[in-house]
Amino acid sequence: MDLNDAVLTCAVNIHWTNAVGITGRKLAYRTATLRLVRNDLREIFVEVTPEKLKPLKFKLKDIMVHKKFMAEGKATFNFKAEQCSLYLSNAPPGTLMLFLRTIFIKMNGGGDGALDDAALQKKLREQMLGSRPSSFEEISPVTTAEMVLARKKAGLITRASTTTPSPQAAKKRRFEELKGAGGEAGQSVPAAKKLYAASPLAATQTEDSLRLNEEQMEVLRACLAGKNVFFTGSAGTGKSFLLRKIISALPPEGTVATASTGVAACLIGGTTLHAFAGIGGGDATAQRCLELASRPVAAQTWRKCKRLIIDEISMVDGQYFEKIEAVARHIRRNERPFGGIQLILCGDFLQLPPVVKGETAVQRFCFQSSAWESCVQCVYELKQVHRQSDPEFVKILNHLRIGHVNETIAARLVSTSKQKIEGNGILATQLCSHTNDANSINDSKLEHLSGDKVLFRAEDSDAGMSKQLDQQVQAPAQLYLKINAQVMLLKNINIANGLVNGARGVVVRIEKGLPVVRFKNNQEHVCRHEKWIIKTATGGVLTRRQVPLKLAWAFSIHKSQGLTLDCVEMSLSKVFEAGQAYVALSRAKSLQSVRILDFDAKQVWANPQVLQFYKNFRRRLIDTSLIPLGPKNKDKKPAAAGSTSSALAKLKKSLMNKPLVSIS
Ligand SMILES: Nc1ncnc2c1ncn2[C@@H]1O[C@H](COP(=O)(O)OP(=O)(O)OP(=O)(O)O)[C@@H](O)[C@H]1O
Ligand SMILES: [Mg+2]
Repeated sequence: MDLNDAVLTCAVNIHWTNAVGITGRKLAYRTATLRLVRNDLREIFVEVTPEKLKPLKFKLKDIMVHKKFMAEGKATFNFKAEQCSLYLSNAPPGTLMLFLRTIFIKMNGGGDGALDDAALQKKLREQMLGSRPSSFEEISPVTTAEMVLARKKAGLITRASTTTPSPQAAKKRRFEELKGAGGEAGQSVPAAKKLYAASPLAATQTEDSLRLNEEQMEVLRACLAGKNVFFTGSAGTGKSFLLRKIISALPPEGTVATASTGVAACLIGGTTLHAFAGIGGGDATAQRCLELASRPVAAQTWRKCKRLIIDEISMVDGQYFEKIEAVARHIRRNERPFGGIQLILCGDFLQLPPVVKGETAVQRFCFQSSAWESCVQCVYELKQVHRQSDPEFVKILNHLRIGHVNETIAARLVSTSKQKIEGNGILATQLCSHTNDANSINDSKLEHLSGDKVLFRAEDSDAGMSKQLDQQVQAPAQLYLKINAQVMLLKNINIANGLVNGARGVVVRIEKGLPVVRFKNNQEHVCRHEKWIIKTATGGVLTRRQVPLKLAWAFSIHKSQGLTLDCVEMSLSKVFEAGQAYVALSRAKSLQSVRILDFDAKQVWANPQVLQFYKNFRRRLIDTSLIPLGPKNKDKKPAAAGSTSSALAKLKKSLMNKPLVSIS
């Protein structure tokens, strides 16, 4: 993110203690801005400016930083000399992480013009003689040299990249002791691995170190400006990745992250929209839905919500969307769209549609609901595909997305039917159109392997909530494995080494009670327990600890939406939804890692209503780029009139006449 790494806005409580540790003076601010500044002695201070009040400064020397709850937007600074503690809460987690990282780097990186002894003495003398008043300046951005030096001091450059700290060491590191710039830096070195992982120089590359591109930044800016946003884009354009960044840039209080399916909700660390909304499946009448949502817990959840995020919006039923919009207005006693909640919606309507229950039920997309137009203020389309890098495959996928298959495309896809995509004992994952088929394939393949089954049982934070965890977390409550079981990795362990969510492998042995997996890139990795955190509808947190693996002989296409998969084989003869074949194929990273057994152009189609929606959407995008779009944009006039407006009309017409993708 190119947001300022040395500025943070959050709630701040300040407590001073006396010599025997009893808390005396206390200050509490719901909103304050923290800034890193230096005085002319090059000492670093954190400056706390509460709203409409004068700033307070705290010298960053001999401090303890408690960052265990950083992901929840909380951190504590203990200033030993000043006998004072700063308690930060409701900080956007991503911004807090960058802020702490800047402090760690500035205090360990040594650079940024730290004064040598002679210069320091001179400055001190000048100050004592009163020849110059002390002044403060904002800290300069972190430099690469500082980052390298800080990482060296933290011992992260020489350490093996995939080692995981022992629980004892991790516990010790929840408190980082920092001696301060110009002081005894280096005596007590923080191993702030998580903080440094956010840097592009990190040895273990995690998603934190990947940067948003310009189109993604634009969406982030609109979300941070409080706009109601819908952003779309084809599969793999980084919609969910961007959502995770948006969530981490927003204050946790009042931010509710949801998705239409459990798997998608887990990918953004949220809950399902149904669990949040508190109106059951949404089949009840509008009146009954209002009653259901008025129950104390549900009503409280709606009242506390300030920002509602929904991923995989294409699978949210239009009538359901309309009902929850009415519920929000009713419960919050606010007639603005969604009762004044900021909406951040994301998805691709050309992927899977809402699941309809019963033969007579009519499929209605969200955009067909009356609530859509009144709620969506700004629209964006992400264009750059990140999942696939091969331009030929990206082009084919773009055609399939709109249901277009020409002879060249068909021939290319048919030609994959014989290609060998297996390697290193790793078989292709079969993508099935029906979930039951996928489950029975996995069960029977495991049974047919020789050797004993080993059970890996998940540890859930609340045994009574295991059902919700089962629905949302991909890691199963009970995972049975055998040697030679085909598995898929469920966490990003190290992106640079290919140990990413969706990577395919095979169990080669069980070592000290943990499965050792050989991945497609021939790397062996001991799969230690990982943690999944999901939010409950009421804002509570549920966790599951489990080895990050899942049987991967087969998967259903519906369960694969949102995922990136390595090495997939599919038979599309039984697909039953528009967009289903596109979803299946777009999970693959390359044409070389996919095998389509019986490709037929008839298996690919797009919903005509969705195509029309995208045509209108495109018109709106063009309008938005030509005219600044405010809420509903009714009273805004085009910036130019007369000849310019006819030029705009021409440009619009030419753009509108282009197909969604250029068909060659
Ligand atoms: N700016 C970026 N830089 C590098 N990698 C990126 C970037 N944005 C996304 N990615 C990577 O691209 C891949 C696909 O991203 P993601 O799953 O978010 O796409 P999506 O648009 O949500 O796809 P789908 O429609 O299938 O759900 C992920 O591996 C993600 O880490
Ligand atoms: Mg996604």
